[in-house]
Amino acid sequence: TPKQYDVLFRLLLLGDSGVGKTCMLRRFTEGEFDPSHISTIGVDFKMKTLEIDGVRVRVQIWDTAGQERYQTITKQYYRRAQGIILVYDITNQQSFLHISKWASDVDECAPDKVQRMLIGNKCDEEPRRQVAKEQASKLAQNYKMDFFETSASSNVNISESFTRLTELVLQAYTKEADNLLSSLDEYLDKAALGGSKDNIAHRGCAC
Ligand SMILES: Nc1nc2c(ncn2[C@@H]2O[C@H](COP(=O)(O)OP(=O)(O)OP(=O)(O)O)[C@@H](O)[C@H]2O)c(=O)[nH]1
Repeated sequence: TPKQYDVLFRLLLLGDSGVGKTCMLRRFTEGEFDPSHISTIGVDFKMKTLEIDGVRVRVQIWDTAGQERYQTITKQYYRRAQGIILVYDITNQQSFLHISKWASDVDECAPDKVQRMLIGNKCDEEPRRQVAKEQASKLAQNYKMDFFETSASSNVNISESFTRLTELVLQAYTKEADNLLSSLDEYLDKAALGGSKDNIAHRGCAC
């Protein structure tokens, strides 16, 4: 059977326990919201195929446990990720303060070129807000990350944010492929030049 997609990327969700990572992923891949909180154990993943600029991109999205005790396991998944979403809960100041810790774990364990994004989830809970949007937006700018406020329960910006990260990963990937191709071109040009000189010398010999 022909392949149903052109390229596969791995994305990773990180953030404190209870910020809503599993709910965001379910909303995005299944279009559903289940308000119960069953803490993720270790890691879990779901898949979805998106079409971006005519490219069929299959994303494998890894949902990690926010609880401290799983971090030795979850850190093993960072280095295979092309995109990482750092999630906090807008009603929980602590989860926002911890973003710097999650970001430094990413710096330590993920590939340098990984694309990162900041998300403040539960934006439907405006009356319980503890983190100002401007404050988070500033942090995202410092980290050179895109930023969204989302709601898994009200379905706000969920598809937009996952799609945006996938676009960023695809752009980085295309740029890298272009660079590789032009290096290869350069190499082949040099080889062809060298090759033709040899040929001339060779022909000279044969005559
Ligand atoms: N109001 C509101 N509640 C949400 C939203 N997303 C998730 N929740 C609630 O937050 C709780 C935790 O959600 P989870 O998705 O299980 O959290 P998690 O980040 O995956 O947690 P761990 O697996 O422990 O790391 C659940 O009880 C959800 O009902 C949202 O957008 N709005």
